[in-house]
Amino acid sequence: MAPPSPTAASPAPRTPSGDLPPAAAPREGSPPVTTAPVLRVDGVDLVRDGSPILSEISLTVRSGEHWALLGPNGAGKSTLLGLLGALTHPTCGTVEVLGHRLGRVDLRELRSHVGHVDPRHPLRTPLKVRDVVLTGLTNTVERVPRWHPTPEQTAEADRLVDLLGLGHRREARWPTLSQGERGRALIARALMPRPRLLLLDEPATGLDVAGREQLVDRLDTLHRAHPELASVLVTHHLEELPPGTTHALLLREGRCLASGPVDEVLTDDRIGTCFDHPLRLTRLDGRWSVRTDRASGAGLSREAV
Ligand SMILES: Nc1ncnc2c1ncn2[C@@H]1O[C@H](COP(=O)(O)OP(=O)(O)OP(=O)(O)O)[C@@H](O)[C@H]1O
Repeated sequence: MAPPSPTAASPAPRTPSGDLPPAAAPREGSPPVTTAPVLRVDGVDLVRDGSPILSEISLTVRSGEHWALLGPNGAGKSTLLGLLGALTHPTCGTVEVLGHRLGRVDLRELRSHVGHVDPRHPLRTPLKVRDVVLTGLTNTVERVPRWHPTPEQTAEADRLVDLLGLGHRREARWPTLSQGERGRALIARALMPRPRLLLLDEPATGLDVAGREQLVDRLDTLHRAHPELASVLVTHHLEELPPGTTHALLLREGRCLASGPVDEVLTDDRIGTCFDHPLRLTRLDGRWSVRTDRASGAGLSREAV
């Protein structure tokens, strides 16, 4: 299958290093519409330095679904997200992203159609929020010299800035943003090319409770404003899941413990097994919280019980 070909409505900008093609500057035609699932992972293993990192992973994500990818430290969540974002190939098994099989397409090209939010965004210059968001069109960290957005693109950046609750910080510069504001700016940036898939790698890391709640609220607003968008959110913390989360996959030691509709997967037993600790979940107003199940002494140290 041919890789998706983004539509560039302005001269192709180059990255400062000149080695990356621009993401679809103005995605006028949007990514190619296919009837295939947004993501399809089938029997994937991934081996690094002779060690299995992922084993026998299968997953299908469809338009409008919002997946939580949960598991303890080292479970393989970020590695799996890298496969879903076309950052890396599986050792065996198949991964289809937006209907295109990894190994048969140009990964860089495919990546430009996936909104990937990495909280470790390596921006070094004091760009304004709006300009940070516009770099989502060129798929670059910095503004591309001599590339200028159209008025429509600037208006779209402003719409996304508003959608993520940053309208009052539009002119603020990156170094002055709080961590939560940066995170939301990066989500707006990832949405600029109008991706069908949004990948979020621990977006609430380091946020205080207000920042986390603002993020969750904005993700929920986003789900409603873009009902066709599919997302996969990696976290260790169930409190960070937006109420609109539809599905979950539990990873432990590189293997899938459970996967499917969120209410079937997020159970005391399954979460307890995943994190190897007796846990009790509660759900209130669509949000999850979790604490030690003290009725079950299993797995607790004497002091903890
Ligand atoms: N290039 C590599 N070579 C060898 N081992 C690797 C490599 N990359 C990752 N790993 C190992 O694979 C395992 C899974 O890593 P990964 O970062 O995907 O886990 P994670 O679930 O995202 O963890 P965390 O929650 O701590 O971020 C870890 O044990 C990690 O050390």
